[in-house]
Formats: sequence, structure tokens, C-alpha cells
Amino acid sequence: MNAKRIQSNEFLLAVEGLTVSFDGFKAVDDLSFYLDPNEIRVIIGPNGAGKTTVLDLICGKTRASGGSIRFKGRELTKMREHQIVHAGVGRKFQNPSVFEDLSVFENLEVSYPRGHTVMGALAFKRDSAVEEAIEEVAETIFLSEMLNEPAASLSHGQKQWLEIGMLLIQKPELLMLDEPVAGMSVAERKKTAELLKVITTRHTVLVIEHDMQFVENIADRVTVMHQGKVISEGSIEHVKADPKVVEVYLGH
Ligand SMILES: Nc1ncnc2c1ncn2[C@@H]1O[C@H](COP(=O)(O)OP(=O)(O)OP(=O)(O)O)[C@@H](O)[C@H]1O
Repeated sequence: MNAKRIQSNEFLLAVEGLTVSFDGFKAVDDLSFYLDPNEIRVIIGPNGAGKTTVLDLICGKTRASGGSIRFKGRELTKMREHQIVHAGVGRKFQNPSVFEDLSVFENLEVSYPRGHTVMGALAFKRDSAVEEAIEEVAETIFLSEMLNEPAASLSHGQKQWLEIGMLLIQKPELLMLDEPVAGMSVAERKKTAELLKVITTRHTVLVIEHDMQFVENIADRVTVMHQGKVISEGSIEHVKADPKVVEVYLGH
């Protein structure tokens, strides 16, 4: 028990024995995995494997029935969603939810960690530190030239990048992304892979993705889920060669 606790503190995120049941159905079943700082981990697996539910549990949207989620040694399963954000965990959902009527600059500005409402955040006087942070993030997400454009005018891929930027400006240590390249062009997918590699120089990234080409481009390690459990884990080469993974996922 003691040894486990000490070990868990060395990981950025330690998920142990995580379980959640919906009406008796275990969507996540005694799941354990560990994230090192600055790695890109990709969770893959067939539809209904429980991947999105794992992200819901980590960000506090869904309550665990059992097990633990320790982030930098702090237990997340008892915390509320806003406390988990405050602790340094950011989550992007599959569909972009940017403010269409605001400019790219304003979208990043309202996401800057101060103020609690859009109007309240905009009422703050802009200072050079905020502008600098916005410009730095805009460059990272390939939108420096679009700062004054309304978000509504961006392509689907650019909206996805803006939403990643809206997370980055809050400086979360762990970023969780659910199918970030869904609906993107080939060129946008390549740029998103570059973006994630830059991001992991400062952050840890946990991604759910079905696009295996993209997974091969970005993953340090891959965790394969099936029926709420981890069935394989390791390098992309390792999991691709694992007969269990081929049987339930890659062979289809
Ligand atoms: N709130 C909920 N109430 C009841 N059942 C749920 C709930 N959330 C998820 N489930 C069920 O849990 C299972 C796992 O769903 P989840 O969305 O986590 O899978 P997934 O691996 O992300 O699948 P996909 O690749 O299709 O997104 C599914 O059978 C789903 O119907």
C-alpha cells in the first residue's frame, strides 16, 4: 500500500483500479495506467470500449464507482470539475466549442485564467502580459495571422486548433483531447501532429484517436482498451503486433 502510494507520486497521472458502472454495466472496469510528464499517450480501442468515459472520469464529469485517479499525488475522484481544472487538467471535447462571434484574439482572451464569465473577463483591462500570452499561443496554433478574424470564419481544423489554444492559455499540465483530428484534412492532420509535439515540450497530452496514421505519428506509448479494460500497452509497434489488439480492433 505504502509502496504503491510512493510510486504513484512519481507519475504525473496514476489511474488505479478505476471502475464505473451505468445501470450495472461496467463501462470502465478495474482500469490502471500511468502517465509520465511530457509524454503523448494515445488511447485506442473499438467503439464503446470506454475511452471517452475515462476522460469523463479524469475531468470529473462522471463520478467513479471505484478506484483512484491521482494527479501529481492529489486524488481527483473526490474533486469537482472546476477544482480539477484548477489543479491543472484541461479537456477538449470532440466538437469545437469556440465563441463564433468573437475574434480569435477574444476567444483566447476570455480563456485566459481570470474572471468567470465572458463579459467579466472582457471587462478586464488588457495588459501586455495577456497580449504576449495570446500572441505566443496564436503562433503555436498557427493562427497568428487570424487574430482579428471572427472564429466563425475559421475552417473546422482551425477551430479545433483555437480550442486547443484556449486550453493552452490556461497552462494545464495535462491536456486531454478527444479525437482531435476528426474531420480534418490530411494537411491539417500533419500540422496537428506537429502542434502536439510542440505542446509536449511543456505539457503532458492524453489523446483518444481512431486515425492510426496519426497515432503512429504522435504516440510515445499507446494504451489499448476493450470492454472497459486495458488489453495492451506499449509502443505503437508493440501494440500493432499484439494478436489481442489485431483481433478486437486493428483487424476490423
Ligand atoms: N452516461 C452514460 N450512461 C450510460 N451508459 C453510458 C454513459 N456513458 C457511456 N456509456 C456507455 O459506456 C460504454 C463506453 O462508452 P464510451 O463512449 O466511453 O466508449 P468509447 O470507447 O469512447 O467509444 P467511441 O470510440 O465510440 O467514442 C458504451 O457502451 C456507452 O453506451
